[in-house]
Amino acid sequence: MGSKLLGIVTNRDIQFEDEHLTNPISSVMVTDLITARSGIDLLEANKILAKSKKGKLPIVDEGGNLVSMISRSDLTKNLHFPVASKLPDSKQLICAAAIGTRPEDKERLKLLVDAGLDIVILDSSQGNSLYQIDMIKWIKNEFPGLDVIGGNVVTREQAASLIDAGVDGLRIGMGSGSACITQEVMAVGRPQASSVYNVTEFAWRFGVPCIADGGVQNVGHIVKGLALGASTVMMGGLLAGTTESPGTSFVSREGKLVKAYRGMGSIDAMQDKKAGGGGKDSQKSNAGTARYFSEGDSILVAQGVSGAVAHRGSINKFIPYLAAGLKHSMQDCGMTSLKEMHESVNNGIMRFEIRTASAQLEGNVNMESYEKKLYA
Ligand SMILES: NC(=O)C1=CN([C@@H]2O[C@H](COP(=O)(O)OP(=O)(O)OC[C@H]3O[C@@H](n4cnc5c(N)ncnc54)[C@H](O)[C@@H]3O)[C@@H](O)[C@H]2O)C=CC1
Ligand SMILES: O=c1[nH]c(=O)c2[nH+]cn([C@@H]3O[C@H](COP(=O)(O)O)[C@@H](O)[C@H]3O)c2[nH]1
Repeated sequence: MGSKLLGIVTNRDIQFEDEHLTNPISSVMVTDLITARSGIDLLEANKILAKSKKGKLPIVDEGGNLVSMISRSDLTKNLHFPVASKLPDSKQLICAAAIGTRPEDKERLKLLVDAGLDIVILDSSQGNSLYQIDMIKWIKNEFPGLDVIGGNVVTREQAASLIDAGVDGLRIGMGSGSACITQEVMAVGRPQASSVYNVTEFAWRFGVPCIADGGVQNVGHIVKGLALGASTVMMGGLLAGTTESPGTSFVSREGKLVKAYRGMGSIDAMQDKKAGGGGKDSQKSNAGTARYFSEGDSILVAQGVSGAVAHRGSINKFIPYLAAGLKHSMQDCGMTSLKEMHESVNNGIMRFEIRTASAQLEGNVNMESYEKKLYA
């Protein structure tokens, strides 16, 4: 990059060459190149690339030096994944990573930023801690361009501390996840709808968007999370059952196809040998255990369970199903956009009604037997 462009060697040019090729590179290099001048806009460059039927379009400056390259595979990805989250300038996929608030997490973050990180999530069950506040301030000072999502929070007071420290977004949910026993064991947390409504109502005043995290089991929960003020939802258990998630599928004792899923505070996660880097004493070297401050303890206190979730098939069908379901629901609600839905809730056009236990029964399927097929 930055020097004279002489030619291109791609996989296709060396596919049938001897592995121990000794000829000069010029013998396989393609020199008859279609290029575009720097300054060209992306739309125009994409048109040239599509017409050229080549795999790459090198962009050169007036001196013939290579300044960037546009690839056909990017064009096809754009075609197949038009709503992928990309940065407006570079058009690269947005990349986020989660870290904790331990001193060693600062080292991890430096390496992540070097690798091109766009957003960091400070992952904690209780975000309003001195550790997280210090961490937010440190990150904002060290990497001012990096977006920081703080949390988790469930009250406006917790949110206020993190907004004051400088977060760009918040994650909402304490003990509401599918593998959570935090509310039961720690006696902390809050019903998720109340958390999302109260925190987002406050955070919006400062322009801070929020993620509703935990408890999303179906399309309806996504709609409710968004209607209550969240900008997006986070899904653990629901996506853990897809083909693309880590781990293998197996048949449960009940004869159903399932995939393993566990809370990060489950005993399984804390004792995981792999998470412990395969070390002799997996518990001591396991990040999960260390985070729970229990590496020296003889008793581990679980905040989550481990088990299995239903297999959902490929994410390539499941996510479009969730998105289509959400659109249908928005249509039924008479909302054309998320912005309109948030405004409608704020000015009382869209309202909520408590469903009694009998109303919920009424809304369920009432048949002797049935098959619940969710999408086709
Ligand atoms: N959303 C939820 O309701 C829950 C989520 N989880 C998940 O479990 C995982 C672990 O969560 P947490 O246990 O809350 O992790 P955490 O890292 O925030 O806290 C673990 C322990 O380490 C301590 N700690 C943190 N930074 C420290 C520092 N710099 N110096 C000394 N001590 C420090 C904390 O005070 C706490 O005792 C996360 O992935 C979280 O999302 C766990 C429980 C509930
Ligand atoms: O009380 C808890 N004990 C745990 O061990 C645990 N592990 C994860 N989480 C939180 O659950 C969220 C995912 O929830 P879902 O599976 O319902 O999508 C996640 O995004 C977390 O916020 C936990 N909460």
